[in-house]
Amino acid sequence: MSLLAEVSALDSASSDAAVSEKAAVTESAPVSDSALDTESAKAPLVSLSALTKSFGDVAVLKGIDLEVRPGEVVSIIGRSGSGKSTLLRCINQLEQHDGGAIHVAGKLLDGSEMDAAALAQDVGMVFQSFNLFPHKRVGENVMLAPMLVKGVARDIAEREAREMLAKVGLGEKFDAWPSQLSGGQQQRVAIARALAMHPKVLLCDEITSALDPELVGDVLKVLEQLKREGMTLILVTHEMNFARDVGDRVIFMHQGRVHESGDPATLFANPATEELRQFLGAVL
Ligand SMILES: Nc1ncnc2c1ncn2[C@@H]1O[C@H](COP(=O)(O)OP(=O)(O)OP(=O)(O)O)[C@@H](O)[C@H]1O
Repeated sequence: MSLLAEVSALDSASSDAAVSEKAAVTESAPVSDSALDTESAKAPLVSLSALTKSFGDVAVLKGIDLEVRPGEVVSIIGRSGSGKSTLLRCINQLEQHDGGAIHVAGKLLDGSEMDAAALAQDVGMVFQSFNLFPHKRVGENVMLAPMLVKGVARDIAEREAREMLAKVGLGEKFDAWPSQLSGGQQQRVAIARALAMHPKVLLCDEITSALDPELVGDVLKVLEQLKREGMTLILVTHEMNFARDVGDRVIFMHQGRVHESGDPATLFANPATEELRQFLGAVL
């Protein structure tokens, strides 16, 4: 994979989807700006309907319906192999879905190259393994995608990288090498790198799983801060306390389906199915 393709896959940028959506609405009927803003705030940012995905003969996603609204924090939990990562990877098209529909920021993703370019402008992703470029300093890691993918000028990219690093508590690490940072710090750089593209939604795939326990808290604090700032987050997580205390909604996946979903307090206190009861019994 080329550096640019790699960066594009890892990061994201802003999009004109909302603008075109607004234009379409305005053409059909005169609507005030504030009414449009209210409408777009209510519209789902990510919408999946009857989503399916197989690897060979193995059906991994068996018809997923999910809507995530702007500012929502959705935690996806479930046993190993239930399809959680595949679901996230379909949303940012690292995996191509087989059936059903995915809309992000009002745009239907159909696997075309146009999609990939547009999607790279809306969706950021942070992975379990931080994937920083070891031969680039921390600041360069954060600046790279805005410059290569969006054509942002170096001085502006540097200013924004410094802002994003400060946001994740690493303002003083701009000139450090990734190898000089702890795992938790590297993961926070990976978050800063995704944020530098101003994504509309941030996907996080088990981003604390590779960390020593004492480093997990700082990464979760960054996520809590992003939630407070109104960022839309979809997280595959094994951090049940985070899912219960910080998330707005929990999705429990089982054998490729959304088996239960709901507000965290209810779902954790009163699981409706034996499968969720057993899962919680094993992880809590
Ligand atoms: N690229 C692939 N090729 C073949 N099979 C795959 C591929 N990616 C995932 N799978 C299979 O799909 C199933 C679901 O995998 P997935 O990683 O989505 O599960 P998960 O719920 O995220 O699991 P974990 O919690 O262990 O990460 C597993 O059986 C896995 O082996």
